[in-house]
Amino acid sequence: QTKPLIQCVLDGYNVCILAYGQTGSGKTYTIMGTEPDKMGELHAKSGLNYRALTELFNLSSKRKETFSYSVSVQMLEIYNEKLRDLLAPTGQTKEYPFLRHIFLKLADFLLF
Ligand SMILES: Nc1ncnc2c1ncn2[C@@H]1O[C@H](COP(=O)(O)OP(=O)(O)OP(=O)(O)O)[C@@H](O)[C@H]1O
Repeated sequence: QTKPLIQCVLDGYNVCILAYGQTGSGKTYTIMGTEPDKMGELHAKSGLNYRALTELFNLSSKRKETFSYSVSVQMLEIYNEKLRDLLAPTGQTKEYPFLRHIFLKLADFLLF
């Protein structure tokens, strides 16, 4: 279950949620959901990413008298062993040799 992991993040721990499986096994379905989300509203077909972010903001809002959190987002894609920044302005590509190395090591670890 993902929900307790969100509390761990806000308590200062590092968390990684990884969808892993063969093609067509439902990774995108699980992470992205199947219907568009509206700000602040979960529905039966919301994906794990939106559920996790909703919990993150709900919990940080509950703690706002005590803690101030800073949230940032990166979206990267690995395709054909190349790492791409999906939020970079169009036409601008960035190379992440260090991150690429980590991702490839992780892929090696998971596959063999
Ligand atoms: N639990 C589920 N219930 C109903 N349909 C599902 C479920 N999981 C996956 N599907 C359907 O199966 C198909 C493949 O799922 P999905 O695209 O999520 O796989 P994937 O693991 O992301 O594949 P790939 O690695 O090729 O990107 C989609 O049409 C998706 O809607």
